[in-house]
Amino acid sequence: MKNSKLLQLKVDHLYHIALDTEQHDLQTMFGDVKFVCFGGQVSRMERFTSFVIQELGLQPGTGDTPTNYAAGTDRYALYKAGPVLAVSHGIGIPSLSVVFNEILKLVHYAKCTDVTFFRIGTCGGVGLEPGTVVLTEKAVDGAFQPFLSTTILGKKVQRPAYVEKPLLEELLSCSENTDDFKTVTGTTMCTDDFYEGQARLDGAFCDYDEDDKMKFLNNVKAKGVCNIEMESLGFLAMCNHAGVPGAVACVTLLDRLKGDFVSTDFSLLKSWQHRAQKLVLRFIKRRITQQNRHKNG
Ligand SMILES: O=P(O)(O)O[C@@H]1C[C@H](O)[C@@H](CO)O1
Ligand SMILES: O=c1cc[nH]c(=O)[nH]1
Repeated sequence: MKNSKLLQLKVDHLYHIALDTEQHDLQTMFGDVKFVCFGGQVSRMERFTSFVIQELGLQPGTGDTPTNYAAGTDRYALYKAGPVLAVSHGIGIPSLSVVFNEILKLVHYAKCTDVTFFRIGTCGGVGLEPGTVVLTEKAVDGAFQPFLSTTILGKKVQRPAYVEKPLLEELLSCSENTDDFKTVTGTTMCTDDFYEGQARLDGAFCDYDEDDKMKFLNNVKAKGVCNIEMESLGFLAMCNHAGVPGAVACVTLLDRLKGDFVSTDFSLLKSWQHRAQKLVLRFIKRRITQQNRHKNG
């Protein structure tokens, strides 16, 4: 934990996930967590939790759906399946940043050790077949800067956003020849907006034309960017700053060189979203096997 002032707090309120250090025994509730998986939508993280429960052979809870530990608020949702915590983060870096801070503190108060963070998301691909999974090597902002630029006490602070190579390679090695989708690695562009920020022509505002858009997107591709989304930069910068290993796996919902619209075939989109989840779960299973081997000597 980077903030020693937390040691002086009698009670810490993790306000946006409706937990605190007085009323909740965070160590008993979450002390065994080894993997924290973030994703934008509540429903995706709930489905992911059910998938983890099934694949790790865990006992399902008493209800029809996994327990939401942040049910005291509807800002975010927080699920747990054995050593896996699944957290929704909403859209964009500001929304992610708030829950990321509180989850980092939760992991600290719960005395978790050797924790790895993932963002399992969706994105627009740049010259990739829709449904491809992109593992981020490094994130850049909408102006190609490879760091998060944030304002603290009125001053701009820059924090780099990259994935440690061994973690990236370990995650990439979880893709299989028999997969019915491709997994690639590359630079991710992380923007402040879905519409103008990502050079779309179909937002409520647009002061450029198709030519300008294509020039920009071709330049994006020429600079090695594989995909565009809205959280990787903040996510990786915060992982790097906290010293927590973190990786980003996002499935492409469309090829931005071919258009702006995301399909409304929700069952197809759901099945694509499952691809990034599958990959991360393979990673988790492998790590659990290694940890068990280590424990049993
Ligand atoms: O993880 P998700 O699918 O929520 O991430 C992307 C980036 C934005 O948050 C959102 C835009 O539709 O999708
Ligand atoms: O094009 C896309 C698709 C998903 N998420 C994004 O941020 N952009």
